[in-house]
Amino acid sequence: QSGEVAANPEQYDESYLCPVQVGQTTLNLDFDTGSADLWVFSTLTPKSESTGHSLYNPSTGTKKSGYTWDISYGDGSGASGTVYADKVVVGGVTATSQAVEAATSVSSQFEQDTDNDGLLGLAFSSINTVEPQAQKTFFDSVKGSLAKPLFTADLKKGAAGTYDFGYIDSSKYTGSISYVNVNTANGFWEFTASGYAVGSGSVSGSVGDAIADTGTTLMYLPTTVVQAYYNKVDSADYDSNQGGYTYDCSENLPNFLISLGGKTFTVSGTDINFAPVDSSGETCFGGIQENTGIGMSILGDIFLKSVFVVFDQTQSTPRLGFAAQ
Ligand SMILES: C[C@H](Cc1ccc(C(C)(C)C)cc1)[C@H](NN)c1nnnn1Cc1ccc2c(c1)OCO2
Repeated sequence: QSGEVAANPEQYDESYLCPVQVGQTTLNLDFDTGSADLWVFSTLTPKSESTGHSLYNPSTGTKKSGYTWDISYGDGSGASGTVYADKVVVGGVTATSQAVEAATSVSSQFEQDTDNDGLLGLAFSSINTVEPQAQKTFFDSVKGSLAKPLFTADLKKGAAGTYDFGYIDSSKYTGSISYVNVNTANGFWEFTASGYAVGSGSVSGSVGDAIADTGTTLMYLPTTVVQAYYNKVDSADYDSNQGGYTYDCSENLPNFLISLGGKTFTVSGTDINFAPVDSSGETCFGGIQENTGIGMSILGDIFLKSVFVVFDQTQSTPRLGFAAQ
């Protein structure tokens, strides 16, 4: 089987939500290549926490008695609950008995994002949080039945993009795809990014260890790289209240060039201009921030909306393919 699903941006492209049939209900889920749990708001979630969300009704599923899940994300949010097996359909691709993690508790960040009905993890199943036995991601559940064991991400700035499962649509990218091998030891689509440049010119230095993470809004890079970037933005400075680099919204940001698999990709300055920090619209928060405390770099949506990415398990070593959109 193969299929395509729309990835609809929330405000400021903070995240991208995709319609997914879970049991007999269609939910809007955040596809997250940086985590491995498929969890949903459900009729088991306290009403005080689930107002405004679409809810999975586990009555159509089979309860996995004694199975629980509890996930904490790097931004401090989290959720927990119980586990059911049920039908999940993404763009026509069907997992007949997918582990569906029904939330019985969610953090305030999830309560507040009422468009988000849960996450669909697309990292490696080794980091699924279900106890006593880790469960397969949707991709792992359907991988064997896909025309090709791969999926692609084609996210866009302020417009609907797509995730494709089982095939590469060559109309979605230009030029050739350059591949890098993935190190799955931490359960992420983790690889080594090479040189970078600010504005234009030839790349140098090394970004280093990074993950391709559709579930993270921004790009988190080494301090040295981020300082080199904002040195080229006159009005920029580090604002500890905002927790990152801010600048005058009126200032044009330089492009950011990064070399992956021997090919240089350009993230345009306009894509790096993330969002105003308040309603005055004077000061803006940058889409490139420091990876301090995270332990690796994260190429999140700010980067991913510039490229076409292949999450490829056609070979014994998984690999990532990057092409210009
Ligand atoms: C944050 C997302 C997971 C998420 C997505 C959406 C949401 C809301 C809907 C409530 C907005 C919360 C959470 C990310 N997914 N791989 C993730 N999950 N675990 N680590 N990361 C990446 C990371 C790690 C550290 C950091 C960070 C990011 O931002 C700031 O510091």
